[in-house]
Amino acid sequence: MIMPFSKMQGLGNDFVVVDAISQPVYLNQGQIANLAHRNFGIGFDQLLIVEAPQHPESDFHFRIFNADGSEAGHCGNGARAVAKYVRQKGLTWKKQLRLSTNTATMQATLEDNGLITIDMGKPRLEPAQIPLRFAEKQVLYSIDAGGISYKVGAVSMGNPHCVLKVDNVEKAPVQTVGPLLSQHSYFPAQANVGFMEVVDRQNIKLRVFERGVGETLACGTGACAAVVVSRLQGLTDEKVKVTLPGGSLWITWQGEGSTVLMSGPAKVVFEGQVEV
Ligand SMILES: N[C@H](CCC[C@H](N)C(=O)O)C(=O)O
Repeated sequence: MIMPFSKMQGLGNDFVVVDAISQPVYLNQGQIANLAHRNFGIGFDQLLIVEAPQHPESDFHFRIFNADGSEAGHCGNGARAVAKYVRQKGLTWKKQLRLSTNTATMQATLEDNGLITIDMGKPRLEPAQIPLRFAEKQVLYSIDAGGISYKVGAVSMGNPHCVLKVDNVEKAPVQTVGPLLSQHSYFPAQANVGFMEVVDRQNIKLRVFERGVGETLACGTGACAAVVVSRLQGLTDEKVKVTLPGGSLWITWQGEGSTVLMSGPAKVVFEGQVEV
Protein backbone atom coordinates (compact mmCIF):
# COMPACT_ATOMS: atom_id res chain seq x y z
CA MET A 1 0.00 0.00 0.00
CA ILE A 2 1.21 3.52 -0.88
CA MET A 3 0.55 6.03 1.91
CA PRO A 4 0.82 9.79 1.22
CA PHE A 5 2.16 11.88 4.09
CA SER A 6 3.29 15.38 5.01
CA LYS A 7 6.65 15.80 6.74
CA MET A 8 6.29 18.65 9.23
CA GLN A 9 8.18 20.18 12.13
CA GLY A 10 7.55 22.46 15.05
CA LEU A 11 10.84 23.99 16.29
CA GLY A 12 12.70 20.95 14.97
CA ASN A 13 10.41 18.42 16.69
CA ASP A 14 9.57 16.55 13.52
CA PHE A 15 6.52 14.65 12.41
CA VAL A 16 5.03 12.52 9.69
CA VAL A 17 1.35 13.48 9.40
CA VAL A 18 -1.13 11.20 7.64
CA ASP A 19 -4.80 11.67 6.80
CA ALA A 20 -6.77 8.66 8.02
CA ILE A 21 -10.05 10.34 7.07
CA SER A 22 -9.55 10.07 3.31
CA GLN A 23 -7.97 6.61 3.49
CA PRO A 24 -7.74 3.87 6.15
CA VAL A 25 -4.35 3.70 7.91
CA TYR A 26 -3.35 0.42 9.57
CA LEU A 27 0.17 0.44 11.05
CA ASN A 28 1.46 -1.76 13.86
CA GLN A 29 4.12 -0.74 16.38
CA GLY A 30 6.92 -2.36 14.36
CA GLN A 31 5.89 -0.64 11.13
CA ILE A 32 5.75 2.73 12.93
CA ALA A 33 9.22 2.22 14.42
CA ASN A 34 10.55 1.29 10.96
CA LEU A 35 9.01 4.43 9.40
CA ALA A 36 10.56 6.50 12.22
CA HIS A 37 14.03 5.16 11.46
CA ARG A 38 16.17 7.93 10.02
CA ASN A 39 17.99 5.60 7.62
CA PHE A 40 15.64 2.72 6.86
CA GLY A 41 12.49 4.86 7.04
CA ILE A 42 11.30 8.43 6.62
CA GLY A 43 12.52 9.52 10.07
CA PHE A 44 10.41 11.35 12.67
CA ASP A 45 10.03 11.98 16.38
CA GLN A 46 6.29 11.34 16.23
CA LEU A 47 3.73 10.01 13.74
CA LEU A 48 0.46 11.97 13.82
CA ILE A 49 -2.62 10.19 12.45
CA VAL A 50 -5.49 12.59 11.73
CA GLU A 51 -8.93 11.03 12.14
CA ALA A 52 -12.57 12.09 11.99
CA PRO A 53 -13.88 13.58 15.24
CA GLN A 54 -15.01 11.15 17.95
CA HIS A 55 -17.59 13.57 19.38
CA PRO A 56 -19.70 16.38 17.88
CA GLU A 57 -17.86 19.28 19.55
CA SER A 58 -14.51 18.28 18.06
CA ASP A 59 -13.47 19.07 14.49
CA PHE A 60 -10.67 16.50 14.26
CA HIS A 61 -9.13 13.76 16.38
CA PHE A 62 -5.47 12.84 16.13
CA ARG A 63 -3.40 10.01 17.53
CA ILE A 64 0.29 10.30 18.41
CA PHE A 65 2.92 7.58 18.10
CA ASN A 66 6.50 8.06 19.28
CA ALA A 67 9.50 6.92 17.25
CA ASP A 68 9.61 3.63 19.21
CA GLY A 69 6.03 2.94 18.14
CA SER A 70 4.52 3.68 21.58
CA GLU A 71 1.29 5.69 21.64
CA ALA A 72 1.15 8.98 23.55
CA GLY A 73 -1.84 10.94 24.79
CA HIS A 74 -0.76 14.40 23.71
CA CYS A 75 1.75 16.32 21.62
CA GLY A 76 1.86 20.11 21.82
CA ASN A 77 4.07 20.73 18.79
CA GLY A 78 2.05 18.09 16.99
CA ALA A 79 -1.22 19.87 17.75
CA ARG A 80 0.08 22.97 15.97
CA ALA A 81 1.19 20.82 13.03
CA VAL A 82 -2.23 19.12 12.80
CA ALA A 83 -4.04 22.49 12.89
CA LYS A 84 -1.90 23.70 9.99
CA TYR A 85 -2.20 20.37 8.13
CA VAL A 86 -6.01 20.15 8.11
CA ARG A 87 -6.25 23.74 6.90
CA GLN A 88 -3.62 23.36 4.17
CA LYS A 89 -5.15 20.08 2.98
CA GLY A 90 -8.54 21.75 2.65
CA LEU A 91 -10.08 19.46 5.27
CA THR A 92 -11.45 22.62 6.92
CA TRP A 93 -11.67 26.34 6.26
CA LYS A 94 -11.94 27.18 9.93
CA LYS A 95 -9.21 29.21 11.65
CA GLN A 96 -10.50 28.20 15.10
CA LEU A 97 -10.46 24.42 15.47
CA ARG A 98 -11.33 22.01 18.24
CA LEU A 99 -8.92 19.12 18.27
CA SER A 100 -8.95 16.02 20.44
CA THR A 101 -6.47 13.31 21.33
CA ASN A 102 -6.97 10.18 23.40
CA THR A 103 -6.43 12.16 26.61
CA ALA A 104 -7.14 15.81 25.84
CA THR A 105 -9.30 18.29 23.95
CA MET A 106 -7.92 21.63 22.83
CA GLN A 107 -8.79 24.78 20.92
CA ALA A 108 -6.40 25.69 18.10
CA THR A 109 -6.26 29.16 16.54
CA LEU A 110 -4.42 29.80 13.27
CA GLU A 111 -3.16 33.35 13.88
CA ASP A 112 -2.77 35.93 11.09
CA ASN A 113 0.93 36.19 11.95
CA GLY A 114 1.44 32.54 10.99
CA LEU A 115 1.79 31.27 14.55
CA ILE A 116 -0.66 28.76 15.95
CA THR A 117 -2.06 29.18 19.47
CA ILE A 118 -3.32 26.12 21.31
CA ASP A 119 -5.39 26.23 24.47
CA MET A 120 -3.91 23.08 25.98
CA GLY A 121 -6.49 22.70 28.73
CA LYS A 122 -5.78 22.55 32.47
CA PRO A 123 -2.63 20.83 33.79
CA ARG A 124 -3.33 17.73 35.86
CA LEU A 125 -1.48 17.90 39.17
CA GLU A 126 -2.86 14.97 41.21
CA PRO A 127 -0.34 12.08 41.29
CA ALA A 128 -2.98 9.63 40.06
CA GLN A 129 -3.60 11.83 37.00
CA ILE A 130 0.07 12.02 35.97
CA PRO A 131 0.46 9.04 36.83
CA LEU A 132 3.04 9.18 39.63
CA ARG A 133 3.40 6.77 42.54
CA PHE A 134 2.99 9.31 45.37
CA ALA A 135 -0.01 9.50 47.71
CA GLU A 136 -0.16 13.28 48.05
CA LYS A 137 0.18 16.13 45.54
CA GLN A 138 3.40 18.10 46.16
CA VAL A 139 5.14 21.05 44.51
CA LEU A 140 8.37 19.02 44.54
CA TYR A 141 8.76 15.25 44.78
CA SER A 142 11.96 13.54 46.00
CA ILE A 143 12.93 10.73 43.64
CA ASP A 144 16.09 8.63 44.14
CA ALA A 145 17.75 7.51 40.91
CA GLY A 146 21.28 6.24 40.37
CA GLY A 147 22.17 6.92 44.01
CA ILE A 148 21.15 10.58 43.83
CA SER A 149 17.98 12.17 45.24
CA TYR A 150 16.31 14.52 42.74
CA LYS A 151 13.71 17.18 43.60
CA VAL A 152 11.33 17.24 40.62
CA GLY A 153 8.03 18.79 39.66
CA ALA A 154 5.50 16.49 38.00
CA VAL A 155 2.43 17.28 35.91
CA SER A 156 0.34 15.82 33.10
CA MET A 157 -0.74 17.82 30.06
CA GLY A 158 -2.47 14.66 28.87
CA ASN A 159 0.95 12.99 28.95
CA PRO A 160 3.31 12.57 31.91
CA HIS A 161 6.07 15.13 32.62
CA CYS A 162 8.83 15.29 35.21
CA VAL A 163 10.65 18.65 35.41
CA LEU A 164 14.06 19.14 37.03
CA LYS A 165 15.45 22.65 37.70
CA VAL A 166 19.11 23.02 36.64
CA ASP A 167 21.56 25.95 36.82
CA ASN A 168 22.78 25.59 33.24
CA VAL A 169 20.65 23.84 30.65
CA GLU A 170 23.57 23.39 28.23
CA LYS A 171 25.40 21.32 30.89
CA ALA A 172 22.32 19.38 32.04
CA PRO A 173 22.77 15.56 32.27
CA VAL A 174 19.98 14.94 29.73
CA GLN A 175 21.42 11.74 28.24
CA THR A 176 22.14 10.11 31.63
CA VAL A 177 19.53 11.40 34.08
CA GLY A 178 16.85 11.69 31.38
CA PRO A 179 16.35 7.93 30.88
CA LEU A 180 16.85 7.24 34.61
CA LEU A 181 13.90 9.46 35.56
CA SER A 182 11.86 8.70 32.42
CA GLN A 183 11.83 4.98 33.17
CA HIS A 184 11.73 5.32 36.99
CA SER A 185 9.32 2.94 38.74
CA TYR A 186 7.55 5.95 40.29
CA PHE A 187 6.28 6.75 36.76
CA PRO A 188 4.23 3.65 35.86
CA ALA A 189 3.64 5.01 32.32
CA GLN A 190 7.18 6.44 32.14
CA ALA A 191 7.60 10.21 31.72
CA ASN A 192 8.97 12.97 29.54
CA VAL A 193 11.82 14.62 31.49
CA GLY A 194 12.41 18.36 31.24
CA PHE A 195 15.65 20.08 32.34
CA MET A 196 14.69 23.66 33.09
CA GLU A 197 16.95 26.71 33.61
CA VAL A 198 14.93 29.65 34.97
CA VAL A 199 16.68 32.69 33.45
CA ASP A 200 14.28 35.23 34.98
CA ARG A 201 10.55 35.51 35.73
CA GLN A 202 9.67 35.69 32.01
CA ASN A 203 12.27 33.38 30.48
CA ILE A 204 13.06 29.68 30.78
CA LYS A 205 15.60 27.61 28.85
CA LEU A 206 14.55 23.96 28.45
CA ARG A 207 15.79 20.64 27.12
CA VAL A 208 13.52 17.58 27.10
CA PHE A 209 14.28 13.87 27.11
CA GLU A 210 11.06 12.58 25.56
CA ARG A 211 9.43 9.27 26.44
CA GLY A 212 9.61 6.97 23.44
CA VAL A 213 12.10 9.12 21.51
CA GLY A 214 15.00 10.50 23.55
CA GLU A 215 16.09 14.15 23.50
CA THR A 216 14.18 16.20 20.93
CA LEU A 217 14.84 19.74 19.71
CA ALA A 218 11.56 20.89 21.23
CA CYS A 219 8.61 19.56 23.23
CA GLY A 220 5.36 21.53 23.38
CA THR A 221 3.75 19.74 26.31
CA GLY A 222 7.18 19.85 27.97
CA ALA A 223 7.30 23.63 27.66
CA CYS A 224 3.82 23.83 29.21
CA ALA A 225 4.85 21.48 32.01
CA ALA A 226 8.00 23.52 32.75
CA VAL A 227 6.00 26.75 33.07
CA VAL A 228 3.43 25.09 35.35
CA VAL A 229 6.16 23.60 37.57
CA SER A 230 8.12 26.87 37.71
CA ARG A 231 4.99 28.89 38.55
CA LEU A 232 4.00 26.47 41.31
CA GLN A 233 7.43 27.19 42.81
CA GLY A 234 6.83 30.94 42.51
CA LEU A 235 9.73 31.34 40.05
CA THR A 236 7.95 32.77 36.99
CA ASP A 237 5.11 35.09 35.97
CA GLU A 238 1.98 34.29 33.90
CA LYS A 239 3.62 34.78 30.49
CA VAL A 240 6.89 32.94 29.88
CA LYS A 241 9.08 32.58 26.79
CA VAL A 242 10.45 29.04 26.74
CA THR A 243 13.59 28.66 24.64
CA LEU A 244 14.42 25.13 23.53
CA PRO A 245 17.29 23.97 21.29
CA GLY A 246 14.98 24.21 18.24
CA GLY A 247 13.47 27.61 19.05
CA SER A 248 11.02 29.40 21.34
CA LEU A 249 7.43 28.91 22.47
CA TRP A 250 5.26 31.44 24.31
CA ILE A 251 3.37 29.92 27.23
CA THR A 252 0.72 31.56 29.41
CA TRP A 253 -0.67 30.10 32.63
CA GLN A 254 -2.56 32.13 35.23
CA GLY A 255 -2.38 29.43 37.89
CA GLU A 256 -4.33 26.47 39.24
CA GLY A 257 -7.79 26.19 37.67
CA SER A 258 -6.62 27.95 34.50
CA THR A 259 -5.81 26.43 31.13
CA VAL A 260 -2.34 26.68 29.58
CA LEU A 261 -1.91 28.60 26.31
CA MET A 262 0.96 27.77 23.95
CA SER A 263 1.90 29.75 20.82
CA GLY A 264 4.46 28.76 18.24
CA PRO A 265 5.14 27.82 14.62
CA ALA A 266 4.52 24.71 12.53
CA LYS A 267 6.04 24.14 9.09
CA VAL A 268 5.58 21.70 6.21
CA VAL A 269 9.00 20.42 5.09
CA PHE A 270 7.92 18.20 2.19
CA GLU A 271 5.10 16.01 0.89
CA GLY A 272 5.80 12.37 0.17
CA GLN A 273 4.52 8.87 -0.39
CA VAL A 274 5.74 5.77 1.39
CA GLU A 275 5.15 2.06 0.80
CA VAL A 276 3.75 0.36 3.93
N1 LIG B 1 6.99 11.88 23.81
C1 LIG B 1 5.68 12.36 24.26
C2 LIG B 1 4.74 12.67 23.07
C3 LIG B 1 5.22 13.85 22.21
C4 LIG B 1 5.27 15.14 22.98
C5 LIG B 1 6.07 16.29 22.33
N2 LIG B 1 6.66 16.05 21.06
C6 LIG B 1 5.25 17.59 22.35
O1 LIG B 1 5.44 18.44 21.47
O2 LIG B 1 4.44 17.75 23.31
C7 LIG B 1 5.03 11.29 25.16
O3 LIG B 1 5.34 10.10 24.99
O4 LIG B 1 4.21 11.68 26.01
